[in-house]
Amino acid sequence: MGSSGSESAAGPSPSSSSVSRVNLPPSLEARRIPGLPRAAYYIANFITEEEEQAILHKVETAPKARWRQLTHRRLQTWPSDLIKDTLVDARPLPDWLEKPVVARLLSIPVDDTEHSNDESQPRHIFAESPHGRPNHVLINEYPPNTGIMPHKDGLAYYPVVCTVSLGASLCLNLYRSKDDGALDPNPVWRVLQEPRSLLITTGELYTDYLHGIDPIAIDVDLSPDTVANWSLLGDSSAFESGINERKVRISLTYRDVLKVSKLGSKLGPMFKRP
Ligand SMILES: O=C(O)CCC(=O)C(=O)O
Ligand SMILES: [Fe+2]
Repeated sequence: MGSSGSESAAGPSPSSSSVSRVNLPPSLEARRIPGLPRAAYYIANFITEEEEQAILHKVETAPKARWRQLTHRRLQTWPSDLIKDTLVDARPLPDWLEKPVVARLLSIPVDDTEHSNDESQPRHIFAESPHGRPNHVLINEYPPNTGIMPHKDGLAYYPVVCTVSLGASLCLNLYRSKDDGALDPNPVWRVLQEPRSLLITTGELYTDYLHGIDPIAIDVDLSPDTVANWSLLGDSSAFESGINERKVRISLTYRDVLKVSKLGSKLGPMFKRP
């Protein structure tokens, strides 16, 4: 089988059959989503149920001022919003966003074959980004019937997006721009994101394609032919009926903001969010 590096959860009863485990691949390449432009990776069970619950608890108990309410959706930014594409609050991410996600993410080489005869360490997905790691997390909450309009993520970030999903599953749509720049309204691909999964998109998918989430109550017509990452799902049997009934899904989007203000670390607490 193509997987190794399993760790068991630090759960209280390891003998219980319901203990959730992470299942890390030897490389991202082993979890590359087939048929998509280079490159996108999907890792099911990237975090355990215990870790998922701990992060959800932190999201839910964050100070009220952390939430920004949009028309249909609310979000948090850590350590802060961007101002003119710049991260002005350069505090490190809090521990609960850092561990286990960032440490685990940086432990996985992009490709473990390339460096096998070489002294150098195999390189992770942020090895060439300005800060060598994600420095920003956007937390989005999607109750049923909410989504996000097709968009590109723009020039503020290094073109690698790592999304951890919590709570429930939904489909991310990928769209092509037409030659005249207009959006082709029919998605070219769909990626089904299960709770506790990690989705990484890079390259052309960042620069040339748009992504969005339909504001619907049920994802329909799910099958190996219509879901690009079907073969990589943790539990495809849950979608055998072809539908996914939406529940509240929280996503953590990890990125490296290119510009960080030197002033930021000197700002007094009154300029910072709690
Ligand atoms: O929640 C997601 O999976 C997507 C979020 C997104 O596209 C964004 O915040 O730019
Ligand atoms: Fe986005």
